[in-house]
Amino acid sequence: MHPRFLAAFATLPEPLQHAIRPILSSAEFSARISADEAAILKKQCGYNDSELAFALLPLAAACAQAALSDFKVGAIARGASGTLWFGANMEFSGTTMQQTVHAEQSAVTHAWLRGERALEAITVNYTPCGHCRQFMNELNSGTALTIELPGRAAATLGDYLPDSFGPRDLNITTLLMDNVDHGIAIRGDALEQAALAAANSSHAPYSQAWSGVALETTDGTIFAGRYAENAAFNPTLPPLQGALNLLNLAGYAAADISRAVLAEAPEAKLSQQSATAATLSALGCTDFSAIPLINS
Ligand SMILES: O=c1ccn([C@H]2C[C@H](O)[C@@H](CO)O2)c(=O)[nH]1
Ligand SMILES: [Zn+2]
Repeated sequence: MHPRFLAAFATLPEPLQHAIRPILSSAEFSARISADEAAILKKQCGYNDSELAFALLPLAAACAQAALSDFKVGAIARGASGTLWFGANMEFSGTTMQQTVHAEQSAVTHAWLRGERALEAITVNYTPCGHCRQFMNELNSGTALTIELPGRAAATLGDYLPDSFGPRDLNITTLLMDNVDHGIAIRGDALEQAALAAANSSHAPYSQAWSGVALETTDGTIFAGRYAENAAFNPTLPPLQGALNLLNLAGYAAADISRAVLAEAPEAKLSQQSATAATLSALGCTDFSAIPLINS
């Protein structure tokens, strides 16, 4: 079991400890519980979906990187596939607060980047901030997304975000997690291909400035993040944050990054180049290059 889970694991109810130990102990565990595993955990512990998600929250929060606040937020997103996707907040010393990833953004993009097509529910250990409510309003599940918080009845995003502003106010019909293909040619080495593929399925309906970032670790593992724009612009998640989120959830640290590639169009209206370089440099990664997008 990854050392970051030890303290949280010790707080879990005994039947859950017993049932989840083999899953957490697998070398491949990367902060998700498959639908089959969830069914076994529910059966062994007598939980329903909601109870299981609440019971898993301490493990999700244990993935937080909160060097500034020491405030660990955990989220569990349940996908249409039945998979439970962990999320945790990430803070980056030496950069700006704008680089922060919230736990809800972490769980949502974890699911999206790993191929989930829609979300049914999200369970969080604290009430979602306004920025997260707005971020989730970009999803293709819309205001129907179930939100579960400790000590409160289950409610919907619509309940937590009345009079919402969203993609439809800007006449956008392609929503976050919808399947998209921007027709970008995939070429280059494995890391460049991963960055281009991420850009090809990025969500940038407001700027068309599609982008993706791929990170390679010293053991050769690749993590790719897609740019995820928001109708209100500021809650947008940069592609580097998506990749760093996957890297963290899989149990790697920023110090494990050996090389980074950004894929974007040089003539686009927006650029991730300087922000990506600045954050990577603060994380100690200097092998950073960019590859231009070409239509296939
Ligand atoms: O909805 C919220 C509110 C805050 N945080 C994180 C962001 C930051 O890392 C820390 C303090 O705000 O908590 C979340 O993850 N989700
Ligand atoms: Zn938030």
